[in-house]
Amino acid sequence: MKLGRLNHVGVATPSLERAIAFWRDIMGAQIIREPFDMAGQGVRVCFVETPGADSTAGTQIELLEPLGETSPIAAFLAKNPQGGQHHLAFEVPDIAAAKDWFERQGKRVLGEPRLGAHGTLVFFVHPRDMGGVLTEIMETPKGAGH
Ligand SMILES: CC[C@@H](C(=O)O)C(=O)SCCNC(=O)CCNC(=O)[C@H](O)C(C)(C)COP(=O)(O)OP(=O)(O)OC[C@H]1O[C@@H](n2cnc3c(N)ncnc32)[C@H](O)[C@@H]1OP(=O)(O)O
Ligand SMILES: [Co+2]
Repeated sequence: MKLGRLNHVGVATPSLERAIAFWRDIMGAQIIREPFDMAGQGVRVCFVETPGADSTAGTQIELLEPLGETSPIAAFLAKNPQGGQHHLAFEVPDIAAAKDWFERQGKRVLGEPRLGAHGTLVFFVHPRDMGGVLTEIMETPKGAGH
């Protein structure tokens, strides 16, 4: 399996508004995508980016607020009321091949691939099988230049 670059770091927050203000005003990040709901994933999302040097790509932070009580980040926020680093998302060229790879390694893939925030299919691998890191695997968006 060919693992690609780190696409984004997911950060859970009880308040998207406060998290955006923090990343913009303290960290100097730019809002690259205004908040939007992903009902199918149970989250409200906003992407901010720390600029890269010259022409290099910046680093995307995916801010996540729970959408409803059944949100997959609800239990995480109950344990971490201020929010915190939630997942790392890596790109792969072929989502089906990647899912097959992780399953053959005995890793728990959480459900079937679903449409992610970048418009490609994503799946998650259980943090207890991944050294404590909830890992998102996403198919590389078309036209992504690296
Ligand atoms: C915007 C769309 C998309 C994108 O395109 O980028 C997203 O990123 S959506 C992001 C939100 N979606 C998800 O997280 C989906 C996958 N997650 C899950 O299915 C669940 O959150 C989970 C990982 C199975 C955990 O479920 P939960 O109900 O919270 O179960 P537990 O509380 O029992 O946790 C079990 C175990 O795992 C530890 N844990 C939980 N979350 C994390 C985490 N984010 N990072 C590290 N560890 C985590 C938790 O502490 C428990 O540990 P133990 O008690 O030691 O067993
Ligand atoms: Co994500």
